Amino acid sequence: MHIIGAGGHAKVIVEIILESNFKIEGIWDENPDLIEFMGYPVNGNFKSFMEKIIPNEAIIAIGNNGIRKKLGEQLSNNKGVAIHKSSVVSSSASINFGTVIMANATINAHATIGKYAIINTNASIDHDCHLGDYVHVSPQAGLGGNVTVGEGTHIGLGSSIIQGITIGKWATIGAGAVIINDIPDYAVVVGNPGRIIKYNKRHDEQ
Ligand SMILES: CC(=O)SCCNC(=O)CCNC(=O)[C@H](O)C(C)(C)COP(=O)(O)OP(=O)(O)OC[C@H]1O[C@@H](n2cnc3c(N)ncnc32)[C@H](O)[C@@H]1OP(=O)(O)O
Repeated sequence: MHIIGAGGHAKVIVEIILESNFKIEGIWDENPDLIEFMGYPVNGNFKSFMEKIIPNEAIIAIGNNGIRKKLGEQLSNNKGVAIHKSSVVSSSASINFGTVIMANATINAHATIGKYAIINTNASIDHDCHLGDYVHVSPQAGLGGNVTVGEGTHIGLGSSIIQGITIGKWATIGAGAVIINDIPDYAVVVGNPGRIIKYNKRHDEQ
């Protein structure tokens, strides 16, 4: 497996890959001064990765949803996923390529997770949820059944989304928020009950 990005998020992903008995084939990062990461040589930047490798097994280990989208769109043949062995993923759930499922996360029946998503430590995605591409569900966040989350949205640490809610694309749900109403695209929402405090810029970079 190739790892794109060598920061804190990548440390967790490298450990998931190793614990799953996959081999780390290469580490790639934009910082030219970074020559080693977790005992592995850093091979070069994303451009050199694309030039040298036929990228079919890679994880974009970058937390920023917009950057994951930008890079992910260039990896058309990528089939890499990283799923921690302690996570519980229903056999009727579907996980698209590029996605990372971290320790103790649970994904229940008939949920669907888009590509290059992050389901972080202890997150809980209940039955029939549909999460778009490039979504990040942070540690300890909980989604009730039938929740829909649009492309690129970030669900913050420890937030709770009640069943049946629809959250739009490129929205941000603040840490600890409790979402009891549908949330429009780009909205930044905090508190209990969640209230919109502003909107993200209407492009993919956040
Ligand atoms: C493994 C990992 O580390 S995964 C990391 C996951 N990270 C997260 O989940 C963090 C999620 N981010 C947040 O909660 C952020 O605070 C955001 C995105 C909601 C807002 O951040 P910013 O845009 O920088 O807003 P800012 O800090 O200026 O706060 C704006 C107002 O909202 C309030 N606010 C910000 N975040 C929250 C929150 N989570 N809950 C309640 N109120 C909040 C602030 O107190 C402030 O209120 P004021 O105007 O009355 O002073």
